[in-house]
Amino acid sequence: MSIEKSKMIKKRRRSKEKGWRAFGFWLGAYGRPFSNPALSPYVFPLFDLFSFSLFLQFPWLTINMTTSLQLLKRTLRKEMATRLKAVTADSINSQSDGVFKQLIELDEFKASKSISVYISMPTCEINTRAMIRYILEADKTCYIPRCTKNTMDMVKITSWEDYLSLPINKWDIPEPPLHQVRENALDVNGLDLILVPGVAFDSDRNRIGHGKGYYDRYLLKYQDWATRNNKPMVKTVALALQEQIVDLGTIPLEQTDQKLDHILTPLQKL
Ligand SMILES: Nc1nc2c(c(=O)[nH]1)N(C=O)[C@@H](CNc1ccc(C(=O)N[C@@H](CCC(=O)O)C(=O)O)cc1)CN2
Ligand SMILES: Nc1ncnc2c1ncn2[C@@H]1O[C@H](COP(=O)(O)OP(=O)(O)OP(=O)(O)O)[C@@H](O)[C@H]1O
Repeated sequence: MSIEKSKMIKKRRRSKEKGWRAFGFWLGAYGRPFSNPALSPYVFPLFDLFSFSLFLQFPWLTINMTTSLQLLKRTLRKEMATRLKAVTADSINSQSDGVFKQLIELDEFKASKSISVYISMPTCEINTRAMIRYILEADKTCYIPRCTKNTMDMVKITSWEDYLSLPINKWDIPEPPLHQVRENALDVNGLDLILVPGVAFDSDRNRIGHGKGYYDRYLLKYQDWATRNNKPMVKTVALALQEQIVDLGTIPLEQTDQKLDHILTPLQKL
């Protein structure tokens, strides 16, 4: 290829790139008023014009920012795993008792008829066994998470025997198999409250979980369902061991991360 021809191809490519960048710039100018970070995860989850325009103007910068955030999250998860390994079974049991006592006194809990509760793993989380029993025995409906590769639904359990019969999944969590027909909360009246698990939380009610994005995506799905069905947004209450509360600024935040309504620890309500 002649030098002239390759110069021309490069020039054309550059002007094409400029075109996209210019488009990104104008889109950014338009998108900025909608880019209140407090609103964007709720209002424009997948179509935040400002972020999209940044991506068009500075693709490598935004891709690098996303990967660095994910690396920071991974590092924090590892640090938390080390910290939480040191928490004894006795401490988890007594902290779980404390959180249970607080939960049943919480107005949002008392007022809730349909409650989703995670089934706890053997370590590193507030144990939810007593809560599940309480919900099943009270005049409330109990839903639990059921995951596919990328999605999660909240499905009903009907009794304590039903709970005890659940097989264990690859994360050591009891979970109904996908082929079992179960009532999905979003096929009936939705939920009043979700009890949320996690790896770490802060006093600004931010959360980091195990890195699959299940709860963030579920809350967006719920928001969409609530809007279409004219229902209020579900309340979220995370349950945390005291060791899971970290200083403000420690949790790396992505735009898709959803803030919680409350966090209960054995000592405080955040
Ligand atoms: N008890 C409980 N149930 C839950 C969740 C949870 O966090 N806790 N989930 C919340 O979404 C969903 C399941 N998601 C999970 C995703 C990953 C891992 C997990 O242990 N993953 C890695 C370790 C990740 C890490 O570094 O922390 C592994 O496979 O070893 C566990 C649960 C639904 N049910
Ligand atoms: N609504 C969403 N749409 C698209 N991607 C999402 C959404 N929510 C989260 N993600 C992506 O999923 C991945 C995991 O998210 P994140 O690290 O926040 O998970 P997590 O909250 O720790 O996990 P979990 O809820 O399963 O405990 C991230 O790459 C994130 O960008």
